[in-house]
Formats: sequence, structure tokens, C-alpha cells
Amino acid sequence: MNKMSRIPKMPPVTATKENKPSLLNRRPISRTLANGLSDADKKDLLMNHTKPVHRGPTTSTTVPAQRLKRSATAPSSVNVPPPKVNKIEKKVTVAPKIAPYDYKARFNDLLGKHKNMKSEFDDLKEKHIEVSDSYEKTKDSVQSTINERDRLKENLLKSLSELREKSTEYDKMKVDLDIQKLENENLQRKTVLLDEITTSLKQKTAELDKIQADFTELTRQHKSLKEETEALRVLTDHLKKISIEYDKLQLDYKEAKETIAKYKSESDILQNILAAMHKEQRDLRNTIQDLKGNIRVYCRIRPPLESEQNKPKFNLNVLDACSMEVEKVELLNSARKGKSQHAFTFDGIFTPHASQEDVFAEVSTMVQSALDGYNVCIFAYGQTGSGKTYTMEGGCGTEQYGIIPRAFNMIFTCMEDLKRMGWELTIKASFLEIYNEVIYDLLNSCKDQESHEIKMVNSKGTDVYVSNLKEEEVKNSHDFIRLMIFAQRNRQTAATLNNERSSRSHSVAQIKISAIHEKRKEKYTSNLNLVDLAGSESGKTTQRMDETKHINRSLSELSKVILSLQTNQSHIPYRNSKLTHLLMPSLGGNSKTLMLVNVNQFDECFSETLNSLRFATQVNNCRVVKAKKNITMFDS
Ligand SMILES: Nc1ncnc2c1ncn2[C@@H]1O[C@H](COP(=O)(O)OP(=O)(O)OP(=O)(O)O)[C@@H](O)[C@H]1O
Repeated sequence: MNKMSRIPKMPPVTATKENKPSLLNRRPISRTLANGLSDADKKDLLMNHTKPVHRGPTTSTTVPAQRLKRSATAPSSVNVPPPKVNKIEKKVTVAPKIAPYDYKARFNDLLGKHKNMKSEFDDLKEKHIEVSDSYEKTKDSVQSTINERDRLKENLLKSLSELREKSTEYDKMKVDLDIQKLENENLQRKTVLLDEITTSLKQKTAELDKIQADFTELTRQHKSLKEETEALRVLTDHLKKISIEYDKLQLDYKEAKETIAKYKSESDILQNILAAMHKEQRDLRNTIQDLKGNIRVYCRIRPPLESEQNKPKFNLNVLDACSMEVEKVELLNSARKGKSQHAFTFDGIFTPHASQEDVFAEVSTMVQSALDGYNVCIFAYGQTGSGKTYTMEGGCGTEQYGIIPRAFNMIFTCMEDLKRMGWELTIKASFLEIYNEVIYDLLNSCKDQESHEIKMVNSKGTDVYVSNLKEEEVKNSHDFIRLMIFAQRNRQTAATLNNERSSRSHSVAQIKISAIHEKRKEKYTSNLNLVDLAGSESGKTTQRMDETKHINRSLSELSKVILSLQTNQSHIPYRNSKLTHLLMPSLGGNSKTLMLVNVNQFDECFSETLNSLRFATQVNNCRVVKAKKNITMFDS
């Protein structure tokens, strides 16, 4: 009993509806334990305590610890339902029946039973402690759950009251919303109405604007119509005046038309007369030239330059327009003086005072012949420094222009006159140089030029051309000057590379004239060769000797050709030198030639001057057969 009193008492729990202990909680522990036993066990236990067992061999009932344990822990949770009372497995050991008188055996048996019960009691006590702990914990948990529940309840109540408030508010708001909805519907209806009114207003405004614009336009039209009417009135007046004038003019026009027709027929007559006169003039010009000779030689004496004023000079007397005399007094020995005197006659002599213009005035007839359809060759002959280049090309400025640029100016001036008479002219130019019997194209600035050969234009052999030679069409004298300067530069460059080459080469400017008269079905081509020959003096160095050989050869071939032409030889040796071969069309029967022999007056140049004058005389003695025009008729 002492041991039993050690079981802790349950704390007094306020019996509320929620935490009222269950029946199990209120039961004494012995009852709780008894619940774990079946009725048979309980009976058996009582029987064994009160009276000896008569059931034969010893039987002991063992309640499995586990089952007891479960029944002990069952009430740990308030919510857990009371444990189910399972069938207790019985392990019946048949104990030997104790005789009622055997008190010792009964005592031992009871002792054994007591021992068992004690151990069971200890187990149960342990369980009780565990259950108590669990109970405490559960109680705490129940308490906290109750607290929580109270709090939640409180919250719930609060929320409920809030909900009620909100609900009231919501109802109020719902009413408000309904009112607002109604108002909104009203407003929408009004807005639609207002939109309709605005649209109609806009339409009205647009209509008004249109009416306004129409009105403005009409006002403007009205104004302009008014102005136009006024202008028309003025115009009508003016037209009336014009009509009167027109009638007058009609009469004048009729008269003028008649006059023009009259003038036209007169102009045609005049044109024909002019053409006939032009032809006559041309024929006359050529008759004069024929009379003068188709080879003409002029001599030009170069004035000394400022730097040459003090140089000793021989006597050069110009006796008249065509004759001159050169005279040099030489010391034959210490006692005697010898006089060397020579007279020459040419087609004309230009004194040192003669200007470029004077020279061209004589030469221009040859250029005119080229324009009339003749092949013409003009060349300048003389020793180096005698003024050949100056005569042919000239210096800077139009006054200083030599024969070549002046010839071109003349060609372009005449071209305009010829155009008026129905002639269409095409002018082409090429520039070349013959040095040591090799032809160089002066319009080609390439150092390595293709070789240039003189070839026949046709089988008749009357005309030649140079292969791979550039030929440029020239439309005006400006074009030509540009080409001439280009050629001069190329010649100078070559001369710089090859010392004094320019003096030792023949320079030729070739001008090809092609003319066509559609109306008269006439056409012609002519060549104008303007040649600046190489210096005619003899060289002193080996290089010079070589050059001189070529120069002398070509110059002597030139004189041979001229002589052969003079003596009407059947074979003319044109092909013996590049120069004569090239000039063939301009030297033969169908051509006119003019040679300008350039000389200067210095003592040191006396013998070369004499040579030049003698060569010129030789040429002058030639009279080439009458030249023939290249004109031909053609079918359209
Ligand atoms: N009639 C002249 N009036 C004024 N100066 C002239 C006249 N003739 C030649 N001269 C000048 O004399 C110099 C030599 O003339 P130019 O070069 O024409 O001689 P060239 O015979 O052509 O010589 P080259 O054979 O070396 O070319 C040049 O300075 C040139 O301007």
C-alpha cells in the first residue's frame, strides 16, 4: 500500500465542458490495469489469492508486457479513444496441483505469484510515470490549444463583428453603386446625346466653312472675272488695233514675199556668179602660180640677235626683190687680198627686216592652193641657227607665229567662206620627225614607239601614208596650236635625250584636207606638208658625221628628185630616202613646192651660206610640170 501511495496524484483540473476528464481519467489506476485483463484472468487471479488452485498442475497466467504497456499509455491523449480491450494471449502452464494442506507449497506459489505481480507492478509504475509525463505534456498542449482556441475565438468574434460591419458597409456601398450605376447610365445617355449634338455641330461647321470658302472663291472669281472683263475689253480694243495692223502687215508680207522670191532668184544667180568667179579666181591664181613655177624658192636672211651684234659679217647685198649678192674679202696671203663674190636669183628675198607676216603673205598662195585641192609642200632649208624653225613655227604671240600656225588660221578662215559656198571640209593633222632615216611620231609621247613605215595608199602609187602614225582631226586653230605645242615638246624631249637632235632631224607637219560639195557632187583631198629640214652643215664629230651622212644623203636625194622631175625622167628616185619618199605626193607632177632657204650673215657661216644658196639655186632651176587638181566627181 505504501508503494501505491507513491503514485503521483493527478492535478486538479477545472471541469469545463472542453477539458472534462474522460471516464478513463477519473478511474483509479487499479481499475485501469484491470481493464487490460480479461474476465477469465481476473477470476483466476482472485481464485489464486483466496483459495488454492485445484486445477492440477501449476498454471500461470502471463499478461504480455507489451499489451500492458499499450493499455498504460492509452490515456496519454485526451482525444484518443479508450484503448480497445484485446484478447489477452494466455500462456497456460499446467502447474502441479498443490494439496490444500501443503501450506508451504501454497506459500511458495503465492510467493511466486507475488513476485510476478510485484514485477508487473513495477512495470506499471514505470508506465504510470511515463503516462503522467505524457499527461502533463498533453495537458500543456491542451491548455495552449485552449488558449489558441480562445484567441481564435476572440479573433473570430472580432472578425465576425468586422464582417458584420463590412457587410453593412458593403450593403451601403451596393446601394451607392446602384445609385451610381443609374447615374452612370444617365450620364452615358447624356454623352451619346452630346456626341450626336457635337457631330451634327461639326457637320454644320464644315458646311459653314465650305460655304465660307465657296463664298471667298466666288468673291475672288468675281473679282478676277471683273479684271478679266476689263482686260478683255482692253484686249479687244488692242486686237482691233492689231487687226488693222495685221491687215496692213499681211499686205506688207505679201509684198515682202514677192520681194524675197525676187531676191532669192537674184541670190541664186549671184551664187552661181560667185561660184563661177571663185572658180575663175582659183584658176587665175593657179595660172599665176603656174607662171611663177610650181617649185618656188625664197631666201630669208636672219637678223643678228642682240648677243650677236658684234660678230664679224660678210657682205650680203639685196639687189632687188629677187636678186642678191654675197661677197667676202679674204686674205690670200700677207700682201694680197682675194674677193669672193656670188650672185643669186630667187622667186623672192626676205631681208632681215621682213616680218613673219611678210613671209606668210608670199606663202599664203601655196596654202590657198592646198585649199583649192593641190598637194603642196613648203620646206625650210639652211644651216643650224639660220632661222628655219623660227620661219616655220615662229615664236610666242600671234605676231611671232610662223608659217605653220598661220597656215592653219588661214585654212579655218577660208573654211567658213567655203562652207557658205556649200563645201564641207575635214582637216586632219599629224606631226613626225625623221632622224637618221628613222621616223618618229611626235604626237606619241611613248619612248618605245612602234616602227613607222611609208606605204602606198593605193595601187596607183600617187599617195602615201605612214603606218602607226597618229592623225588627229582638227576643228579649230586652237586645237591645232595645242597639237603643235605637244609635238614641239616631244621633239624637245627627244632632243634633250639625244644632244642637239632637233637640229639634226627633219620635222614634218602634215595637214590633210578633205572637201566635199554635196550639191555639186564634187570632192577632193589635198596634202599640205610643212617641213623644217635638218641643219645642212657638215658635222665634225663621228656622231655628227653619221648624222651628216644621213642628212646630206636625204638632202641630195631631195635635189636628185627635183632634178629628175625637172628633166622629166621616167624614174624619179623618191624611195632613196625617207624624206623624198614621204614628200612624194607633194613633189610630183600633181603638186606645188615652195622652198625657203634660210641664211645668216656671219663670217663663220660664209661657206655654209654659199652651199645653201647654191642648193636653193639648183632647186629654183627646176620647173615641175603643170600641177593638177585632185578634184573628182562622185555619185551620191
Ligand atoms: N627672222 C628672225 N627674226 C628674229 N629672230 C630670229 C629670226 N630667225 C631666227 N631667229 C632667232 O634665231 C635663233 C635661231 O633660229 P632657229 O632656231 O629658228 O634656227 P634653226 O635654223 O631652226 O636652228 P636649228 O637647226 O638648230 O633648229 C632663234 O633664237 C630664233 O628666235
